Amino acid sequence: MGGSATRSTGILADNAIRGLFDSGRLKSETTLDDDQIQPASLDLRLGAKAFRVRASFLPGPSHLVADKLDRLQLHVIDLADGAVLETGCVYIVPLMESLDLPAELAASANPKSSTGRLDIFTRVITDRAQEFDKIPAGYSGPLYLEISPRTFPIVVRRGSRLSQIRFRKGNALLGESELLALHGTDTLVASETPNVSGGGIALSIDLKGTGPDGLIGYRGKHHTSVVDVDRKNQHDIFDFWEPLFSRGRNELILDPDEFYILVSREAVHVPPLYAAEMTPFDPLVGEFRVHYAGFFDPGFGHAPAGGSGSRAVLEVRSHEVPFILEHGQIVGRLVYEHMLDAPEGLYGSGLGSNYQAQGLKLSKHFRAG
Ligand SMILES: Nc1ccn([C@H]2C[C@H](O)[C@@H](COP(=O)(O)OP(=O)(O)OP(=O)(O)O)O2)c(=O)n1
Repeated sequence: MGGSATRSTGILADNAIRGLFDSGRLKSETTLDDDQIQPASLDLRLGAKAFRVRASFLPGPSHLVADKLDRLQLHVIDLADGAVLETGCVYIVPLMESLDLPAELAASANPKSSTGRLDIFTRVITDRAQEFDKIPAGYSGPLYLEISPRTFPIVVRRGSRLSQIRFRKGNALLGESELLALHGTDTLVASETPNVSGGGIALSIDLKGTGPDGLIGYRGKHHTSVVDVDRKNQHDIFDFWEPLFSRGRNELILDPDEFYILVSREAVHVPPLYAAEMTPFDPLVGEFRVHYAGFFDPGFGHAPAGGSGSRAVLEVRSHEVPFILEHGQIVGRLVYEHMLDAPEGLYGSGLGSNYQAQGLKLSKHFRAG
């Protein structure tokens, strides 16, 4: 697996994230959960209170989030014993972790894959932020999570982990020629004609499906019961999701503003010295989009880590008009970055990973039957 990477730019691996705690650059109200540090990211935990606010906001260059909360909060919810967050409402939750980053380290946040699969919209906000989910180099201060459940009401509590953060030194994105070379040696996506463009490698949609009727995906139901984000295999799939079948048509009409879980046609591979992120195909194609960008861990889909054939799960929404998606249509791109160092753990190898070697897979909260 290529030994140590030691580079001057790249994404911090698990060991270096541990080092940030040891040196006080990363702090937390309580000791870390055992599995909180992932190969290339840290899961962030909800603190004890949620503020229901009238609307989402960014503090802007001269304000703290706390000042805005004083003005915008409608109600404070105690999360100590768990509380329901309702669909269509916006909540701000101070996180347990806070930062005191050195000048050369920046960070970015993303919903965890399980959060995106539940259609829970989340973004990290920092003091003086002008952008969501981006933490500038050298940031020192608290972290907050904006949460807005879109399809299902959810139960969360202090310690629930909905979002994750990656730390980055400099710029270590792979350019298109580097991507093609890496694809040549390590097969990043299982495609005979890889489409490398827009700084990434394209992912297309599978609408042929599996099984006799061709199961292609699921559409979220409305007016369901609540999903407890901390409980696995808890809910019957069919209480929350309507299965969708291709029945030989190889296409799907997206209803406006409905939420779909679909799957990539290509298997995806993230070699151990790289980390990837999915970005929407083209933000200017407003009709439909992969709704949640997502971090892909080093080792995802890696054969020695038990990942052969892992597909990417795609959370898709159509806006404004009904839209016909066709089998093989490009819906997203994977961009790859170098790791600064080789991670100690890889996705799938003994880390309790939930989605290694997955096909079409709902979040870990659901069970069949
Ligand atoms: N749209 C996406 C985003 C991610 N993934 C895959 C690649 C990731 O390496 C893996 C796990 O992602 P997270 O760590 O975000 O997910 P969880 O923390 O929810 O899952 P786990 O408990 O398995 O770490 O899921 C995916 O298939 N489709």
